[in-house]
Amino acid sequence: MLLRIPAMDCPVEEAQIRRVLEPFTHVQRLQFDLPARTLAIVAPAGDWPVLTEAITKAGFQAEALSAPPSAAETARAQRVEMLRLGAALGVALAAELMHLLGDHTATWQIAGMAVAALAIALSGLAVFRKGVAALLRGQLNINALMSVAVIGAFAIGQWPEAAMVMALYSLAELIEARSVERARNAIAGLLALSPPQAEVRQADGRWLTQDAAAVAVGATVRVKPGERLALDGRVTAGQSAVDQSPVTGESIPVDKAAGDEVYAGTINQGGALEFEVTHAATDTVLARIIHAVEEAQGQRAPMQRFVDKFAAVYTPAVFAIALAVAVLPPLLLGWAWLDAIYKALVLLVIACPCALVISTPVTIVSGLSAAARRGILIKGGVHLEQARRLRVVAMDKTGTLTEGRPRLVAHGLLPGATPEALEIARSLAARSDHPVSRAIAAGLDAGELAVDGFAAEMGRGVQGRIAGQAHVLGNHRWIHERGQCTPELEALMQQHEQQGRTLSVLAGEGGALAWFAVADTVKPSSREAVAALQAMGVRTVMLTGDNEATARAIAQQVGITEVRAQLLPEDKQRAVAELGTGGEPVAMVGDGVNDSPSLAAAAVGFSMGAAGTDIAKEAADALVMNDDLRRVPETIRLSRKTHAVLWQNIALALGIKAVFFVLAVLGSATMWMAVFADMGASLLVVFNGLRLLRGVK
Ligand SMILES: Nc1ncnc2c1ncn2[C@@H]1O[C@H](COP(=O)(O)OP(=O)(O)OP(=O)(O)O)[C@@H](O)[C@H]1O
Ligand SMILES: [Cu+]
Repeated sequence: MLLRIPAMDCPVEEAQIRRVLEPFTHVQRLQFDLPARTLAIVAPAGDWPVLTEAITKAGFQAEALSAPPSAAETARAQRVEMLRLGAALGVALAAELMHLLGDHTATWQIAGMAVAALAIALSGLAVFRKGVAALLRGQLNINALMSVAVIGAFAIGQWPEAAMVMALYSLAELIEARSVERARNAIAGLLALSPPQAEVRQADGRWLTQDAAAVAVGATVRVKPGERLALDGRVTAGQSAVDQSPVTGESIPVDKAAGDEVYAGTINQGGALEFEVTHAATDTVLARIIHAVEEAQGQRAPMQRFVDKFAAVYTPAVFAIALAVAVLPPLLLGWAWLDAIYKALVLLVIACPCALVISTPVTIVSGLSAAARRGILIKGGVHLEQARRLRVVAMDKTGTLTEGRPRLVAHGLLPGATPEALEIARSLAARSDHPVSRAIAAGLDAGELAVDGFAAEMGRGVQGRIAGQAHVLGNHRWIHERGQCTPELEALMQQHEQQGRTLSVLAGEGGALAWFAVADTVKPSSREAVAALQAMGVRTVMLTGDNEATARAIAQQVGITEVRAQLLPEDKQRAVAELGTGGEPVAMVGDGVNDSPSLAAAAVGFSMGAAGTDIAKEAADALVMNDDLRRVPETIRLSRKTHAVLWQNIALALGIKAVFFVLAVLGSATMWMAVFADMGASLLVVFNGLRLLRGVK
């Protein structure tokens, strides 16, 4: 359902509407577009009338739209808005001049008042409407405060000031709304990176340029050197280097050849490529990233809830104080009534919690967008806030610290075995897609035999019957459990495991037949990442299903001293829970497939290499699009920075208000200054928040 809400043009109102809709659990998704003043609600159709009514009750007129307004329409509406406010400001200035230059004759006064009223009407009608709606509901919001302040100022003869205040306030609101929108769109801007059209091969072999949205899955698309890809696909012809930074945040181009996955939005830097489309334009990895970030932006982080709650108490409190200032000093201290009322009105303007309310969302949204640009997809502000607290990072070995593409580096027959053993091993290995099995199958140049009753044993290996004989291809643990281990085998294991290799053994019913040593290379970035984490005071722990000796050898290469080996997936989950028993949040970094339980158990679960996976189904809280472990310390750093900016913003917003509060009470602040202070504080926090977008190095 798409609603047009003309009165919604400020992030504060967005927050209000969010709050109104929060109790409706059927609402799946809210998407605000402030410049267009529309709200898209994803909810069952039966709930639409109730939702619309709730929004209307909150003081926002809402009309259903059938289609979103076009960009041109929105732009025109914004131009009109700008013009209107510009005119209001001009008229307000004129009122101010008339006040300064004019004499005190009644005609001048009335003319000046009329001009001021015009300025107020031009800029402030919406504010009045929203303010009155709030007051009627017995609530106090910024609009109510501003309405009272402006009407009050007008009434006590400060009409030029009333006009100026209203014009400036409306202008500030507009600028704020645009800044917030900019932060939010920083990520959607990425989508514009994937070109709208693609060159598609037709049935007769010709190439035709078509709309990317209309290209079917399975079609063949061509990209020239220097062009961006419009769709996701698998390379069928050509060779090239592709800059994948829009998707993975990794700026070093990746080599692509037939069979490799390519993603929409990435840039083909080398030769021409042809690829088969694997996803529709709305379902590309880039589109899903953007969707996920938008979703994440919609969730309110704890800090945001806190600020909202605070603002809800703060506004009425200030109103009460203003009332006291207006009434008490004249009664008790003998101040002039007009003076006291003026001071109270200044207080009302100062009280506007705009800066405070918008500071958090802007900061969090910027943080999330900054992360997404570097190839880290964080699924909500909560996780961004959590990450800075991490004291322990547990990580999986295969695919996280290592490349995850082991190779068979050595193999041999055991005494008494015939070369047929290699065929048996290959036949078993070929049926599993575990990296160890894959390496064995790929590394053996042997024939394949028929296998009966094939089965994979979690954390052990694979088994099956070949020519009626039961065979297993498994790790040390399994061979040991079967009582087929020998001292020679033991020695062989030791020798290879110390080099970080994983040994698998083929055994028949009569005993062990052959051995296979598989080696995986450590990613160069892993060592750096571990060092960075340790430098931040974070404990690093390796959790692996592999054996202790191999795990230790790999751990030593990357600089990890704490190793827990031979863990089954549920053991990993238990290990994560145990590492956090001291109350420290624990992060788990894994590959997301067999690590799902431990990723879910961790305070922040990081899934590596997510570009090739189904983002929506990932159990993790943060997805690292490429395979680079350094993104984990970066996330922690970004989280710390976001937190710092959040507090800076809160301190700024409250600090500026406090200073003006004191000035106003002591008598030297005017309404002008108050509006400037409010505007300044709001813009300051917005720009401070946007600073995060520039990223952290
Ligand atoms: N399908 C299989 N084929 C061959 N070996 C297997 C298979 N499944 C498990 N193994 C053996 O069991 C060990 C543990 O496997 P598991 O899948 O639990 O961990 P892993 O993926 O090797 O390591 P990590 O936990 O670091 O990702 C492997 O090192 C391998 O020796
Ligand atoms: Cu053994």
